[in-house]
Amino acid sequence: MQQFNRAFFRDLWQIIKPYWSRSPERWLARWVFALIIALNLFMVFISYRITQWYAVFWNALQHFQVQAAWTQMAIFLGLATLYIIAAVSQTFFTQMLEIRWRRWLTVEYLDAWLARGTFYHMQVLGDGTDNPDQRISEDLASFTSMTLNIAIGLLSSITTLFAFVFMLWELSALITIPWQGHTFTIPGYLVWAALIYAIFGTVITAWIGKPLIQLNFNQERYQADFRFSMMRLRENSESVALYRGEGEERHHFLRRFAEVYANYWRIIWRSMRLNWWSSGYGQAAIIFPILVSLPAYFVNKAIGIGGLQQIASAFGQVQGALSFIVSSYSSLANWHAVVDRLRFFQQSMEEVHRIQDNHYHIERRDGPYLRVDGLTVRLPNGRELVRDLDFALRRGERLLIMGPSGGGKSTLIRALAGIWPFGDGRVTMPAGDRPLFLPQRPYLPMGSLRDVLVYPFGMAAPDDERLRQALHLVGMATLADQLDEVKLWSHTLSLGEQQRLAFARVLIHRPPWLFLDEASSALDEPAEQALYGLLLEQLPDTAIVSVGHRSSLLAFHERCLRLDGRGNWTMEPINAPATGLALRLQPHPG
Ligand SMILES: Nc1ncnc2c1ncn2[C@@H]1O[C@H](COP(=O)(O)OP(=O)(O)OP(=O)(O)O)[C@@H](O)[C@H]1O
Repeated sequence: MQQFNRAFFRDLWQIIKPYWSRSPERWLARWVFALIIALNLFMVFISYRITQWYAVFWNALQHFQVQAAWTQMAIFLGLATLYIIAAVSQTFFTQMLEIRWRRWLTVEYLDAWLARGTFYHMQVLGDGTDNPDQRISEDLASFTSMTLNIAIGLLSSITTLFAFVFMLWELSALITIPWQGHTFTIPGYLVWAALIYAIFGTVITAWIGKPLIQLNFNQERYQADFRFSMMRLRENSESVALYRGEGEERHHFLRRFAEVYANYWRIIWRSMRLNWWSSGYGQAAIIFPILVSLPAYFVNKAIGIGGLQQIASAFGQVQGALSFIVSSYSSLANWHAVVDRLRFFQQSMEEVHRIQDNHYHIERRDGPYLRVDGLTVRLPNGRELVRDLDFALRRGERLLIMGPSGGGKSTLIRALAGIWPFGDGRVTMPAGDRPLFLPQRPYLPMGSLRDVLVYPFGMAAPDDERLRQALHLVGMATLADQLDEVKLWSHTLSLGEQQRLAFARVLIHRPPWLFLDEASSALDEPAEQALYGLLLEQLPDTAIVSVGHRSSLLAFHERCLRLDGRGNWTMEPINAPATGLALRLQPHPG
């Protein structure tokens, strides 16, 4: 089991503190938490009163006091009603606090993860093994629910323990034990009996049940592996179908499931052992307190049936509270794991933010046009992809970047976009302008075709006519009447069609600065030329930086930057670049 040491509590405090100390709803949260504690104390008080009630009620029955018995029935009704109201309210307020806390943490984590491209840098800089999606969707839910339940459960058990230990101590005075003609009392006799019984029972339960923690943990992991293997098939369904890899996949799934199956049998056997013990222990708990009180009942007649009932009930409360504390170690182990995962995730994000603050040597400045001064772009291992690059690009100008595969063209685009951390030099751009970067594989978000088209800038009220017109221009008029259709567009459209949609986006947003990283590579040459012609015609004031391999692209640019992949570069002018006018007559496919 993990250590509950200072480092753990420091980590825990880092996660807990922000909501309770600086969130806008901190006061509401504090009041609700105080109310939950008050309700809890109230419930312990009612349980205490009900335990006292046992004595009065059973004694009334034993002595055939009809009126007193009826009065006690009425009192019980009142106590039970109060208990139910308190229990239901306590659950309601706990759940309310849980979901509010989770909502706040989710927004915090999402913001930190999305800010400054952290989600991307975590992958580029880290080993990418952490699963942010799981941290944000599952671990935050478990964390808030476990933290509140453990805190409230422990608090309630400790108050119960104190209250009923006190009651048992007082009742112990009634129990006199006869021994060789003498009688004597043991101070706190019932308390010691309850403590010994509960500690003995829970320690044995823990001893038998301990392997279950690891087994359950493994079960979750095996299930996740099994599910993940099927998810991979879903993601790569086409490739697997083309390879006819079903047999291999089936073999793989069944191997994963065999782990689930075998581990579950281990859980069954271990649970059966635990059940033998805990059922016996539970049954014995009914009789044990009565057994230890019998001398007082039979020999000295110091207590009546009511006294026995009260002792049994108080005994049960003490035993329940102690068992909760001793057996909560298994939920504490899970909770520890959740806290560790969240802290690790938080630390990875903080590490990325720290690197962004201290190690981004590519300076970004505001200026009237795009200017690159002394830009060197490196790989994480220090290899230079481009060395000391200088160029300037004004609105309406067009630059093509060419070079061997793996030569650093995409990485240069990343550096211009401000998402590549390794390098130095300066990039100047108008700060108010929003450039648009089109990667080779367009990202199509989930949602309607309208959402796909207005991504990434969104639009308050998209002008459908403008969207249809853009679809028509890029040769995707067939989709013009499907703007409202919601589906996984990236699964149904070919890569070429997706690239056309990305060009439609450009026509819709009309960015002043456009970066195309092999954004038309999946199209045939005539279609690529038609789309470039369209850009030149429709967006004559837009500055364009393209990355591409085809020499036919040269005609659409005025300069060509050639990289050799070893850091060297040349900038060449292109003779007689095409104009939008010259290309207007090119037919648009589709
Ligand atoms: N996150 C990364 N960590 C380490 N190396 C990287 C990373 N991303 C890219 N590289 C390496 O950087 C080099 C340049 O990659 P880049 O994608 O910029 O090339 P490219 O010129 O665009 O290639 P292509 O024409 O094939 O698209 C490659 O050797 C690649 O393996």
